Amino acid sequence: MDSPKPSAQGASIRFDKVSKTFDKKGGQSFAALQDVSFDVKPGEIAGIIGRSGAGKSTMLRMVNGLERPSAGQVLVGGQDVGTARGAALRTIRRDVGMIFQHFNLLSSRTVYDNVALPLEIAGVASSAIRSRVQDLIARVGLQDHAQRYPAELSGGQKQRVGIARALATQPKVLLSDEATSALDPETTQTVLGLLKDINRDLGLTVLLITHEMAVVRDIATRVAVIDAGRIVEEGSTYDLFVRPSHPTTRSFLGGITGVTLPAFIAGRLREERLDSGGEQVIRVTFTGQHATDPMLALLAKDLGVSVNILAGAIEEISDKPFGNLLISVDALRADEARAFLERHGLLTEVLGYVG
Ligand SMILES: Nc1ncnc2c1ncn2[C@@H]1O[C@H](COP(=O)(O)OP(=O)(O)OP(=O)(O)O)[C@@H](O)[C@H]1O
Repeated sequence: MDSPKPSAQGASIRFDKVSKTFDKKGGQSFAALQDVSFDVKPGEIAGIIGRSGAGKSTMLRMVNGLERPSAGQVLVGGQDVGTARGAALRTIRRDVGMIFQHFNLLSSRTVYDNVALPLEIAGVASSAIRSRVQDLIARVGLQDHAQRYPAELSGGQKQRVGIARALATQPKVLLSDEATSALDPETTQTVLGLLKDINRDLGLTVLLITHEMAVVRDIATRVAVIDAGRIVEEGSTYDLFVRPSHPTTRSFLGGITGVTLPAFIAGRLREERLDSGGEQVIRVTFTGQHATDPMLALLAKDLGVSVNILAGAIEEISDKPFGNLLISVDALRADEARAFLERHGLLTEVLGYVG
C-alpha cells in the first residue's frame, strides 16, 4: 500500500551564527551558545546531542521564540524568530509544536480536553475541534482512552497525548525535548516509531534534543553534536557513526556501537608491538554495500592471512547497514592486511597488540 501523501510541507530551520549570553548575578555573564550554525531541511528529522548543560534546550527554545539569540539569527521557514513580535510571533508558535520529557499535560483535563486545548486557545469552532481531536487521538492510537485522565495513563500513553496535542494546530515543525528520556526502552521504540510515521505522513520537520545516541541512531538522519555551547561536529547520522571525528562524538558512540573487546583480550592489550611479533588488534568498520561482503574470507584466500574474530555486530542506521568488527591478525602481516581491507572500501583502526 502506498503511504499517504504528506498533507503539509515542513518548514526549514536555520541557526545562523547564533550566540546566547545569560546575565548572571553579580554582573557577570555566561555564554550558553557560541557561534552556532546548523541547518535542518524541510521534512527532515534532525537531532542535537550533548551532555547536560551543553546548550541543547537553549537552542530548541529559540525555534519557538521562548529564548532570543544575543547574536545571530534563528529562522523558521525563512522567518526570523528572534525579531518576531505580536501576530508574527504567534504565527511562528502555531507552526512549531513541542513535546516534553515530562509530557506537561494538564492533570485536571481528560486526554480529549488536553488535545483540544491549543485549538480552544486558537479560537477554533467546537464542531471543528471535535473532528480534529478525534482524528489526532486515533492517529496516536488512544481512541479508547479519550475520556481518561493523565494519571490513568502509562508514560508512553502520556507522551502520545503530548504528541497529539503538539499536532493540534497542524504545525510545520515538531520540537522534541528529551521526549523519550523518561520512558523504558520498549516504549521509547514505539514513541520513536510514531514520530517517524508522523514525519512520513505529514511531512513536518522534526528537531529533537537528546543525550542518547541510540535515539539519534534510531530516528535522525542528521545530527549536530554540541559541547559547552559550541557545535563540535555535524553531519549525516550515518557518517557520524562511521567516521566520528570529535572526542565528544566518540564518547557518545562508545556506549552504543556495542562492540567491545572481550575482557581477557582487553586486559592484555599493549600499545606497542611485542618483540615476539604477536597479533595486531584492529577495528574494522563495514559501511554501505560492503557491510555484507565476505572480506575476511578474501583476506585469508588472497593474502593467506588468517583472521581471529574477537567481537562484532552489524546494525542499520538510516536504513543502511553498518558493521563493526574487532579482529586480530599476525602483527608482521598487519600493514598488508589493513591495506587490503582499505582498498576494498572498509575502514580500519589499530587498537593495539596482544602476545
Ligand atoms: N535563563 C537562564 N539563565 C542563566 N543561565 C541559563 C539560563 N538558561 C540556561 N542557562 C545555562 O545555560 C547552559 C545551557 O543550558 P541548557 O538548558 O540549554 O542545556 P542542556 O544541554 O539543555 O542541558 P540539560 O540536558 O541538562 O537540559 C547551562 O549552563 C544553564 O545553566
